Amino acid sequence: MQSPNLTTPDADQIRRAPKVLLHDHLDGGLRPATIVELAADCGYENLPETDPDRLGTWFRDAADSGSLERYLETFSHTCAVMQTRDALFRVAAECAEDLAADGVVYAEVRYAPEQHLEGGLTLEEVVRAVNEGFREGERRALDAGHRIRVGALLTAMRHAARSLEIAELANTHRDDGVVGFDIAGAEAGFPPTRHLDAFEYLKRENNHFTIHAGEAFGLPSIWQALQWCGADRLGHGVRIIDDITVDEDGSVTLGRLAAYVRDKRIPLELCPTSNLQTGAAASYAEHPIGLLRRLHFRATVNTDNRLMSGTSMSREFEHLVKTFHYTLDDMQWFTVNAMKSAFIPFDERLAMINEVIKPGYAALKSEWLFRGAPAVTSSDGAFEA
Ligand SMILES: O=c1[nH]cnc2c1ncn2[C@@H]1O[C@H](CO)[C@@H](O)[C@H]1O
Ligand SMILES: [Zn+2]
Repeated sequence: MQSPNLTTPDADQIRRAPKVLLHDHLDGGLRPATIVELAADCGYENLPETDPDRLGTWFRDAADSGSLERYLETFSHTCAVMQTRDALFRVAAECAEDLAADGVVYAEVRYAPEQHLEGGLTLEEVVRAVNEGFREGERRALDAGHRIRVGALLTAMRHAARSLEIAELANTHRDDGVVGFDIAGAEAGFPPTRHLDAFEYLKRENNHFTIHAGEAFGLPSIWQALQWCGADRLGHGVRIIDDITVDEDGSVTLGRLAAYVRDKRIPLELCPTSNLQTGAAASYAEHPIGLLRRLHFRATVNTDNRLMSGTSMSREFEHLVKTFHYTLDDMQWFTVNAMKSAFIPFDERLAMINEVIKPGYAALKSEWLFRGAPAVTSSDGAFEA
């Protein structure tokens, strides 16, 4: 075995590496078996499949449409079974458990409280149920030997008109498990400026928010999210690539907006597999993350919807490692980027980086020393750096 700084990590190392997740939807990450059980409990009869394996496949296939609007239709089934306190508690607890088992040490998981009121719950009760579920999942993970911390982001749906109310809800619960706010849903036709009052309220409260922008729609959406709304981060933001030109000789020119995003270290919550499904990128090799990483944008790796994309943080990294030959140092770079960009206080982010993430990668990177394998020679120049 060679130093992992010279080779790409294998699947087991990727899973064990500490990971940080900023963009994951609670209603996009249910276990298929849980959906089947919850549907039976609440009498929901419109599931397209009742066998968990087939249901998982159905979600992946249905989401693989090339269109964000069609992708979003699949959420009607998950939201349908998340309408009671017990269902929300269970889904949140399992979410924390699943992320922890995959090596995620810090996650911000988002959902839209307004989509969980059909069973008679209030917005408050929805938030409380999900928070309690996350705390339960953190405890179960600890019992299983995994440490994870989960914060909630409250999402408002961009086609609806409840964003100010949801922003106020996020602010009320900011010391109680809710770390920020987001808007999601179909992008084309629903610009973020429709929700300016919510963003201005949050800014006045010194609170944090991210905006889904630059996924199905391009630069104007990113520009509005940053310069009109004041987003702290961009949900996806992948289309910032439209403002970057690479000449035949390899020289790169950034337009004003791309330069602003890089100069101001605006975090990009990139979700490679989700982008392939909605048509925002054609293949992993052509996904802008490769160039954005080389150009030192504040790029992060995320799952978006583990159920619809059949993915996990480890799987996202496996694809990237295979495609771009990333090493553990690259994984650490993405992970530290994500932790720096989290919405929890600075001292906690710093402690996560210095006490959890860096030691975790150092342990992984030094494993080869203790396996009795000869070290690589420096004849290939690899040690020169
Ligand atoms: O990639 C995405 N782009 C935009 N909206 C999304 C995406 N993934 C999920 N949602 C939307 O966010 C809601 C709350 O979690 C989901 O119900 C879905 O409609
Ligand atoms: Zn999303």
